[in-house]
Amino acid sequence: MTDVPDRRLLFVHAHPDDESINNGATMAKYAAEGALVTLVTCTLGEEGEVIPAELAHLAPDRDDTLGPHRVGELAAAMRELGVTDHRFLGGPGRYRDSGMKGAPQNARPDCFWQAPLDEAAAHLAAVVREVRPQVLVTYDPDGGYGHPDHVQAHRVAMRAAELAADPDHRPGAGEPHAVTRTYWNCVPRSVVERGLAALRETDAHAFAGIADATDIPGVVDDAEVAVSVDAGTEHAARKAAAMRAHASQIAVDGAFFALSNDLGQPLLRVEHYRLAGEDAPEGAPVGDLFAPVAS
Ligand SMILES: CC(=O)N[C@H]1[C@@H](O[C@@H]2[C@H](O)[C@H](O)[C@@H](O)[C@H](O)[C@H]2O)O[C@H](CO)[C@@H](O)[C@@H]1O
Ligand SMILES: [Zn+2]
Repeated sequence: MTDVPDRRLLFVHAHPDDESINNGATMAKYAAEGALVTLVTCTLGEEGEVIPAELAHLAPDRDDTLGPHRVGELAAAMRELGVTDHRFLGGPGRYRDSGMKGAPQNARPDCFWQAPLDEAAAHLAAVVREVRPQVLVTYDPDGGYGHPDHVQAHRVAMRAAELAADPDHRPGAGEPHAVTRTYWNCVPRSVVERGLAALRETDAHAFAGIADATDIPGVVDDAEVAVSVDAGTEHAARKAAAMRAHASQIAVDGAFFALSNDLGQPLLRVEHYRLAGEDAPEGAPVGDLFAPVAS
């Protein structure tokens, strides 16, 4: 029986690249400290826009091979972060990328947005009962920016935590397990505004434009932040390298990055979390996802 690390975290994301953008430095930090970091990605990102011209043939309306390509990008990103436990919800390709909100792909019967909630959540509950994490991290109810796969990932993660803890859910299929703490990704408004101001002051950036604060997912009032993980320079560098590994989706330029919309935004070294479904904490943010939070 191999030793199971005392500290275990489960990150649930919609597409390959979300984990590095939202939690790359956090994942690298805890992995380096010997915690078990498990990532579950719900789709292969088959419907993404492709940035590099030389990869344009992968697009869903061309070869439709972006999904398998992004599996490789994600594996490279995990190597950069030192994360060894990574899974796709229900197995690779079980749920297809649903496309942006309002896209015709939202109606595909095989897409994640159309997945029956308890079916998808049961796949994830099995991972929760196996890994038995104290900490679960996912998106807020809006998925950060309303993307159907992000909204669905939130719903599936929250439902899976319920099912995993319920002794009446699939008795005999793993001991029930209650996650100790669930967090939602967020970004404090002051951090976004400082980062965008820094980008506006830099003439030398590589992007066509600069994002607006309303383009950044999960922006909250500073007081809503319960935990701010400053993983340090080394792990921030690993985050940037992991984001570069997602080259079909992300362009990185120093302390900034852009998605295929080519709108620059800050590449955050400190990553922020709010308590799921709870009011703002009383005190200042703590620095550790396992630490007590005065709520
Ligand atoms: C970060 C993230 O969630 N990316 C998703 C998103 O990608 C956006 C989409 O391609 C949009 O059309 C672009 O304008 C935008 O720049 C992209 O970030 O949606 C994709 C399709 O569902 C998804 O594959 C990608 O991972
Ligand atoms: Zn995404």
